[in-house]
Amino acid sequence: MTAGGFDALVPVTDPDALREQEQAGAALADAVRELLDATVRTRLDPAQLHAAIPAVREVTESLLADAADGPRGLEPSSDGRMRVHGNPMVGALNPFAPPLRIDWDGERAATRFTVGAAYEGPPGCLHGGIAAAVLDQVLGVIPSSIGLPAMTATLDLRYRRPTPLGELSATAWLVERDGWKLRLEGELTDAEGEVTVSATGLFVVPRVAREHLGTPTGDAGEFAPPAG
Ligand SMILES: CCCCCCCCCCCCCCCC(=O)SCCNC(=O)CCNC(=O)[C@H](O)C(C)(C)COP(=O)(O)OP(=O)(O)OC[C@H]1O[C@@H](n2cnc3c(N)ncnc32)[C@H](O)[C@@H]1OP(=O)(O)O
Repeated sequence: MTAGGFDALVPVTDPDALREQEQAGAALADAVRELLDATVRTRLDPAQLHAAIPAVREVTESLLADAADGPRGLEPSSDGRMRVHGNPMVGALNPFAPPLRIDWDGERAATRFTVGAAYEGPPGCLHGGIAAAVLDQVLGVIPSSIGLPAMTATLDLRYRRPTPLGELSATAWLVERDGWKLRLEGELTDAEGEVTVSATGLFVVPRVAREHLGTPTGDAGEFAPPAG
């Protein structure tokens, strides 16, 4: 968590340049995601694998020529978007992220996404921890979307049946609001429309964030939903 992040909006002085930068970063992440998938699936022999390493390391070195010292954190920007570059579920700059593109229609948060070999747990199926991360994220978008950015206090999951890799969808909805506490539910669904995992979560606006949000009316002032 970036202490003080909520009162330090990053001014957007050149939206076109920012968009170009973010699109290029996302395109790089797409390419590295393909590399991740190929790394898991390749059957090249040991000599061929060793031969590939210098080229990969060369690219890594070139990227580190100008890089942040650590995580990128949240960047609530003055154009009204919360940038979560490194988030492993939605981060546009994170090749490990599927990535999820989560839509909020005022009632439900929903996403359709595709997961391949890099997310495998049981043979041909999604790793249970990834299923949990997906649902955590989809539930977690709702508090931010209604102006109450909150953190997961509890997340209860019921794994109903194995989740096949491939095209999946997840949805979440608000069940109850009690001051700074939000109870949410959600589901992960396979390509056949079968619910494979269901979730119940309690999300709480942390004290550190409350002073920036005023009274818990749902009005988050300058803060907008995450890019999700
Ligand atoms: C700079 C700020 C960033 C803000 C955030 C932005 C996030 C924007 C990203 C959106 C997308 C995220 C999607 C992924 C979401 C994660 O993955 S979040 C990461 C995983 N979660 C964590 O690390 C949370 C760790 N725990 C904590 O930080 C704190 O314990 C909590 C849960 C935020 C609670 O905050 P707190 O300030 O300690 O709250 P506190 O006043 O003690 O309790 C408030 C109420 O909640 C209840 N409560 C608290 N914890 C629990 C619990 N575990 N069980 C039951 N009740 C509980 C209390 O009993 C109390 O109830 P009342 O007495 O009011 O009735």
